Amino acid sequence: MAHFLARILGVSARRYVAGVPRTKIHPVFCMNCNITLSSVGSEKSPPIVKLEGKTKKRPRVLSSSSEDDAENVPEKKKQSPKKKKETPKDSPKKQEKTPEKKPEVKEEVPSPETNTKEKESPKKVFTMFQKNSKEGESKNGNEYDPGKKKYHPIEDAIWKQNEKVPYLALSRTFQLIEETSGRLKMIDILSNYFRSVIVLSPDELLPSIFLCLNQLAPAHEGLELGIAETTLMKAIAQSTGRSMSQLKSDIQSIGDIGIVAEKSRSNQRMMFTPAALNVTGVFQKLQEIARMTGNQAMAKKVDKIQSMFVACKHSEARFLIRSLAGKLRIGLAEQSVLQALAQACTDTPPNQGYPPKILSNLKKLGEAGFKAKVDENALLVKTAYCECPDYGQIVPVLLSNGPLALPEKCKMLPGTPVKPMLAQPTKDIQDVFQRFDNIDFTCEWKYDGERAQIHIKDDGTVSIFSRNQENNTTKYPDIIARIDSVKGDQVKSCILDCEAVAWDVEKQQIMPFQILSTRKRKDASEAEIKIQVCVFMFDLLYFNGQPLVKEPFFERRRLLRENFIQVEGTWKFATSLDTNDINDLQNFLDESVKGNCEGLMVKSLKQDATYEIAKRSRNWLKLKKDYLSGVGDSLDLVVIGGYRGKGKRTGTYGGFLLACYDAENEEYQSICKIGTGFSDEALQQHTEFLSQHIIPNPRSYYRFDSSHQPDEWFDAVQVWEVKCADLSLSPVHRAAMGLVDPNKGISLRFPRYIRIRDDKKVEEATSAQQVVDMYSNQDQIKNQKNTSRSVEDDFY
Ligand SMILES: Nc1ncnc2c1ncn2[C@@H]1O[C@H](COP(=O)(O)OP(=O)(O)OP(=O)(O)O)[C@@H](O)[C@H]1O
Ligand SMILES: [Mg+2]
Ligand SMILES: [Mg+2]
Repeated sequence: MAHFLARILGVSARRYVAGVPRTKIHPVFCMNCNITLSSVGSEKSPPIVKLEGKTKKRPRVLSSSSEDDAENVPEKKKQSPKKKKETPKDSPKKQEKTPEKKPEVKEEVPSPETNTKEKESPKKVFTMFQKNSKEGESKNGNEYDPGKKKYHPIEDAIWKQNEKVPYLALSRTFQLIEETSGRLKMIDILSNYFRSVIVLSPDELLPSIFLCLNQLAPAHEGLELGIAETTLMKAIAQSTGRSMSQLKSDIQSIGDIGIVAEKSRSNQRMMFTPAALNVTGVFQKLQEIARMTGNQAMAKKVDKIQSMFVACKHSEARFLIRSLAGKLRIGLAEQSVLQALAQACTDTPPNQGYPPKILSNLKKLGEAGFKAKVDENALLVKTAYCECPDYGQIVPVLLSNGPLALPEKCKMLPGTPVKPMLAQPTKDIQDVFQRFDNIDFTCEWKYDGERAQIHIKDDGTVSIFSRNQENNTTKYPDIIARIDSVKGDQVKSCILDCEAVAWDVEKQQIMPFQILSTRKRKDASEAEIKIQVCVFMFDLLYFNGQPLVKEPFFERRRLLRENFIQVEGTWKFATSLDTNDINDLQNFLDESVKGNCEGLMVKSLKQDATYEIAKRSRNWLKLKKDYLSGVGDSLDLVVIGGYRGKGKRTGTYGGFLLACYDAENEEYQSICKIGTGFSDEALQQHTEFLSQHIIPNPRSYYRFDSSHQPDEWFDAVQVWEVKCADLSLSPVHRAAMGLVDPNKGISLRFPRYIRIRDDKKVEEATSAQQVVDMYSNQDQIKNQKNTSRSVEDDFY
């Protein structure tokens, strides 16, 4: 039993049985973390390893995880024709992926307690690192040298109960994740780290999660890093004695400041050894750096960075510098972090004390049952995160009560933004009738402004959040000032879903989105405001202490209309029409266009009419005038490269390389070159902005064909909305490669620039899957399913 308990924890069984609650958990360094050992085995009976349900004998000497990768990489990944076609020549990720010398790790001699019951256990057991393991050898210069005893990367990353988590433990986790391509494996690695933290130092779970996401606080607090590369170079130069030009040329050739920082560190000999970094300490210092303002701020930032940098060991420098630069670049999506968290809480239920009480039912679950339990918990964690996107509220509940308590304790609450419901595109009125056959629906004008989620708390505080949970409260003092006069007497607290639209006071009409975007983005004073805004309310998500998201829209709309007052030109309900007559709908669409709207939003009223947080739902359809009988919608793409202009465009970029975002593989895939739709001012503006984001080499996570090599590569920092005539298969572009055709991607024909989408983060750009959906929904593709047309993109 004790042995089993120890295994659940990933603790050395022998040490535990010896009666000393030694808690040296090897956080991530369980190289075989993808292996489910059902028994540690003994001299006579070698350990049995279950791989994806299969059982096979495992040799005595275990080797590194790379050996297991082939078998454990999720099927989809292994066979996916979407396999990365090419990686840029000097891609740091690729360089790092050269197979590591496989360390030999000997299995611990098993405890006599091993019994048959335990063999059925679904739990994962992690082979402990032995002291003589060479696993910590780095390809980046920090070789572990047992003779010289420089330091021991593994020992340094181990910690005991209630000790601070060494930052090295987290860096090693990042390093392993970076070297892994399978999503499930990444989740396993991260979940193992979380398990160790849960058991040993639960207070550090929250900073660990934030560091994994490279966030310093929830989005609505607006605390961001993103220190300029030159500032980071200065800090590295000052702490290592290397010159700026040496660093510059290294960055040019390696393409990643993190690796350059790590290499530079390893050349440095220290007079004395600074105290080791720990997770909380690093997190707090990053927060302090982000909060520094004023004229001395830059120098103070460099000082603080240096003080951490000189204490870095092994791969710590790489990830610290990348965190500071604003991108961790290990390919870890937020959904994977949430999944890993749920898995860790299932594997190692929090708040069990130390040693944790073994949940006997966990033992009985079996492999499939365990997986189902993980999925159940993942749903709870992910749902809680949608309703309350604030780890500061979720993590304490997980730690003290577990995932089951989340629905009760992490509810939607005014003051914390909710992830908004999104709509599916349609390109023809027939689509609407097909979808809502025999279902009551309503049509609303689709306003072209900025989504505004307006929260009123019990104490009267009002906040306004954007579609990606950023706090826009100080952008709209005019909206805040109106609240008292437009809310009914009964309203105590609420969350309204609205669109804020620029309003022409003289002509009493809606103005285009471009006008709205000229408003100051932060700290606007009412006196300065030149562009008036009219708020169009379309939903009520929370009312007087009760979430309404499970109520049908019909009911939510009734409450909305009963409790708010309309004021012409400032505060209105979205114009709507409940109809099931095709002619009425067509007329209403025409009216919306005359009213300067983009088209209609069509929403189910009673059946399937809940508010689906964070979901692009089929219960909301968008019908945009510009895309009728075309591709249905515009795309929001990331600009990753620029081509210098010729002729009239000399001095600015004349064209750009755009990419969609593939969240599954966390990569940007080229989708088109674009050269039309830009005014001279827009080109000037883009050239100025993008020249601050030039990178010497493409990121390792950019997918493109060498024939599209731009004159300059850019960091993925900006999203542009783009229209096109249609989408076609392309032998050269990489968007959605493997999803429709094994060797072809999808590209846009006649792409045309519309505008910058400042309200979307690059990870919120149109996804590879959305590109596939748009491609497949085109009439010609629907009609000739088997005919694949290959067309090069149109450019110049
Ligand atoms: N009556 C309305 N009901 C719901 N949303 C509306 C309405 N009028 C305008 N909108 C806006 O329309 C948006 C949805 O359509 P749009 O194509 O503009 O989305 P988007 O922001 O480009 O995002 P995506 O293309 O990812 O869906 C909503 O997020 C909201 O801001
Ligand atoms: Mg919009
Ligand atoms: Mg859009």
